[in-house]
This record gives sequence, structure tokens and C-alpha cells, in this order.
Amino acid sequence: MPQPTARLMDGTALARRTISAAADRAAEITRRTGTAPCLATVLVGEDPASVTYVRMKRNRCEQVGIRSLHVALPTTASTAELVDTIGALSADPAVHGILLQHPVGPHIDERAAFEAIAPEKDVDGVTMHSFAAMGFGLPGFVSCTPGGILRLLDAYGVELAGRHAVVVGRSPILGKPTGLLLLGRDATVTYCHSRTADLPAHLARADVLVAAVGRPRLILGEHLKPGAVVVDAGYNPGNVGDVDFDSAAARASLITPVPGGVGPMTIAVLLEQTVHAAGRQLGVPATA
Ligand SMILES: Nc1nc(=O)c2c([nH]1)NC[C@@H]1CN(c3ccc(C(=O)N[C@@H](CCC(=O)O)C(=O)O)cc3)C=[N+]21
Repeated sequence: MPQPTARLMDGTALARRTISAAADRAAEITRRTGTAPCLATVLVGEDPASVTYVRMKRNRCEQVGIRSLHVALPTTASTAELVDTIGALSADPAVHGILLQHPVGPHIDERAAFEAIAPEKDVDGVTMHSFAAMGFGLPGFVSCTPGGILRLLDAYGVELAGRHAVVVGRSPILGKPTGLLLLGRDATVTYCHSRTADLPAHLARADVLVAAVGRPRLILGEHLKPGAVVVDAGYNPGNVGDVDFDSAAARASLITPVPGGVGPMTIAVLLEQTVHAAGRQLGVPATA
């Protein structure tokens, strides 16, 4: 029996457009102030996936005219050292945005480290200040992956108001803020997580499903409501998502691929927020 095939939500193409606009804005800021926007990236330890992600972000920065300043700390760094490092970047007028790559290792108080990021430099949307703004629906920096997810849904005309969105995962920088943003757009939001009883019963009721749990191919086509919109925000080793793409694509109406879906949009939002932060700190108001 031939199955309808979902349309792809192409994160690579949307990211290219978003990044090109950010590059124009970065050039304008540099031209008017003589100072290029600057993102500081902070990495603790040498986890190979984290090293790769940070390198990707820095390469992308350089391509669009954002300077990047990298701070690598050893795995043995203490919370106090990390907080001091981030505090110094927060106070440095040459730095406009700060990204602390997650995870930082179990011996570090990650929340304390994130909170050392000055709110006006929190271009990764990880501080309590940014989280509260997301919750209240106020302007501010959004968590990059959740922000990228909303941009994808908007670009493909996905209606959110009144629809049932199911978020699988509740991590502080991914699942939880994604639910807040969806709620802010008047979706009816259900969070599922490791303690959820009968996950399939919730999945079957999702008009919009966001998988953000980090369990390879947890979600199968048979779990989906026919015609569901499926966003795979899972990042697992080897570029494998949380959704079993082939079976899900046979049942969904729209779906993000991995790679080429949410990942590129995460970086696009980071760059966009970095140039926005730089524009404000350097006193170059947005023209458009
Ligand atoms: N503070 C913090 N903020 C983050 O935003 C953050 C983080 N920590 N820790 C790790 C995760 C992971 N992450 C990704 C970003 C882009 C791709 C991405 O662009 N992936 C490409 C594939 C890349 C390839 O080809 O290897 C894609 O999906 O098409 C993936 C994963 C951001 N994260």
C-alpha cells in the first residue's frame, strides 16, 4: 500500500537565509563602529562531540563576519574557575555574546556557570533571566534550539494556536523552553519525560511532536497521529535523531530530517542573537 510521504522541513535552507541576514547585519555593525560582533565560546574538557559542535559554531561565525574568541578549560576546572572565566567575559566590552557549551561535566555546578553570563550577552538563552522572559512571553534571547524549532514551524506555516503539542524531553535548555515557546503561541502543551506513564498514548494525540530526549529512534511512525508535524531535536552520536525517520515520514505531514533540520537552525539563531546583542551593545539600532 503506497504511503503518503511527509514534506521535509529543510533546516539547512532556512538557516542559510537566516545566516545571510545575520551576515548583512554584522557587516553593517562593523562598518558603522569599526568593531566586529564577537562571540566567546567556552568549552570545558575535550568531549569529542562538544569539540565538534563548538568548532562548527566558530566556523560559521567567521563565515558571517562575527569574531569568535575561544576559551578552553581543562576537564579538571572547578565551578569557581569557570564562573570567574565567564564573569571576566561578561565584563569584557569586546565580547558581545557568550556560549558555554553544555554539558560541562558532573563536578561543575552548571547553573552557577550559566548565571555568570551577563543577561545582555546571553545569546544562547540559558540564563534564568532569559528563561523567565521566554515564560512571560517578553522579548529576550531564546534558547537557540527551541528558537530554531519555532522558526522552522513558522516557515512551514504550521498552525500552533489550539493544537496539541507534545514535547518529549524536559531539559533546561531544550525541552522545557520549547514547551514554553509553544505555550506562548497558544498551543496546548504536554511534556513527556523519563517518568511518563504510557508515552505512546501521549504521542498518538500530538498534532505537533517535538522529540528532544536524546534516545536514538525512540519515536516510530506507528506512534504518530496521521498527519502530525514531527520535529526531531534529538542529538545522539552519529547524527542519529530521536525519531525513526523512514517510518515517521510515511505517516507525518511535515518532518525535519537529521541532519539538516533543527541542527543548522540552532546555529542560525545563535548567530542572529549574537549580532543583535552586538548591535545593542555598540549602539547600532536595527535599521529595518
Ligand atoms: N550551551 C549549549 N547550547 C547549544 O546549542 C548546544 C549545547 N550547549 N550543547 C550541544 C548541543 C548540540 N548542538 C547542535 C548544534 C548544531 C548541530 C548541527 O548543525 N548539526 C548538523 C550536522 C552536523 C554534522 O554534519 O556533523 C545537522 O543537524 O544538520 C547539531 C547539534 C547545540 N548544542
